[in-house]
Amino acid sequence: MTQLLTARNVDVYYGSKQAVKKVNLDVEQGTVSALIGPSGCGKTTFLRAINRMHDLTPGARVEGELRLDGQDIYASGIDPVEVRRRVGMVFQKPNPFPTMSVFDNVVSGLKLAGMRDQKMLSEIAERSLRGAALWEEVKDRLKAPATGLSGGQQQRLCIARALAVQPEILLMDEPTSALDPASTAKIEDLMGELKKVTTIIIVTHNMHQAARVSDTTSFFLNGDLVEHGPTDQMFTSPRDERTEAYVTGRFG
Ligand SMILES: Nc1ncnc2c1ncn2[C@@H]1O[C@H](COP(=O)(O)OP(=O)(O)OP(=O)(O)O)[C@@H](O)[C@H]1O
Repeated sequence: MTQLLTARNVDVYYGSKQAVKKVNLDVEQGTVSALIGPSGCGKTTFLRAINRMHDLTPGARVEGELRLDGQDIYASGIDPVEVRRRVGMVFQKPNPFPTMSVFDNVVSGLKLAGMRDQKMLSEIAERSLRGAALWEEVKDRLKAPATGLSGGQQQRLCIARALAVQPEILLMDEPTSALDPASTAKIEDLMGELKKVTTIIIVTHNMHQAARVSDTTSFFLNGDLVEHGPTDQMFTSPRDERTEAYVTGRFG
């Protein structure tokens, strides 16, 4: 198995406050990794370090080493925009571009990169929408506004938009927390398919979701990565008593 992402001694600060402390983590290609832990423990902060989102937050600072496919993504000369193409992100609330059609949402990243070939755009849009399990529901309304879709459809549209630029990693920050159970189930089902084409790191508050969708789980507490391991082991026989307390629902 190839280590796609390696984090070595990653610290993240907001001003003088340290939100992530010396995190070491390896993520294998073609897997789903879940980041779990109580509110405020640094899951989202760590996730955002992986696509250089903190560059956009005044006062935020990342230290240590994050390598994607061997390349240090914080090295001088690395373009953060290119990092964000290689590392896609889906947020808690679906955020399609509200003035754009379904089709234009999916191909927005490709157009931004200068692709103009309509046939190619159409092919990639279809492939991405199929990849996000949305094609059958929207194939007759590609020109309709994205805002006309249901919340669950909008989130799958955001997944399609992320897939269109063929990211090496897809970061998902509580992607189902704003969705109803049926839409949540669709996205959970989708993850098994998505890992055939990309690698997923998901932040979730939902223990059952982590257990259902992920291959490995990382438990964060107060900015520390307390324990990391195969998901079944993390939920049945964790090594650290803090992990056990959290996964059995004793706190958080
Ligand atoms: N932009 C910011 N400026 C200052 N502090 C921040 C900022 N964003 C997050 N923090 C702080 O950093 C710590 C980690 O926050 P983070 O959002 O990463 O936690 P989390 O584990 O993702 O929490 P949740 O599960 O509630 O989303 C918290 O103490 C939070 O208040």
